[in-house]
Amino acid sequence: MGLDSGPETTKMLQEKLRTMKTVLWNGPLGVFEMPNFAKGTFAIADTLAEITQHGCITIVGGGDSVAAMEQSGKADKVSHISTGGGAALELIEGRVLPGVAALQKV
Ligand SMILES: Nc1ncnc2c1ncn2[C@@H]1O[C@H](COP(=O)(O)OP(=O)(O)O)[C@@H](O)[C@H]1O
Ligand SMILES: O=C(OP(=O)(O)O)[C@H](O)COP(=O)(O)O
Repeated sequence: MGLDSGPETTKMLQEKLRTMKTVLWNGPLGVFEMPNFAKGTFAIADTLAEITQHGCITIVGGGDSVAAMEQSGKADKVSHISTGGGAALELIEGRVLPGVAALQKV
């Protein structure tokens, strides 16, 4: 069972992230709620904060991803953060969210 990213995968992801202009993060890399499996997730949370400082637009969505950002102490260092996980992905797909549809009727 894969419960976290390993050091080489984490490094590869960090290197790729440093070349990005926009990043959407939806989902921790493992079961970060267990300290032994939190390294990959927190490393990526730190990297998101770092690349935001260098001009990357970073968007974090999903209750568990937000919890990971908060626990890493970097939640205020990303561009946008939302508890909406699946809903955020649906919005980006172009679907109309029920709450937004209801507002349009007002
Ligand atoms: N390999 C795994 N096996 C079991 N559970 C996992 C594994 N990887 C991650 N998880 C669990 O899934 C959660 C992430 O859920 P997900 O829906 O992807 O994120 P979000 O809520 O941010 O959208 C993690 O916080 C962790 O508890
Ligand atoms: O990550 C989340 O949802 P997801 O399972 O769709 O990714 C959020 O915790 C959903 O919370 P909500 O249903 O209270 O908006």
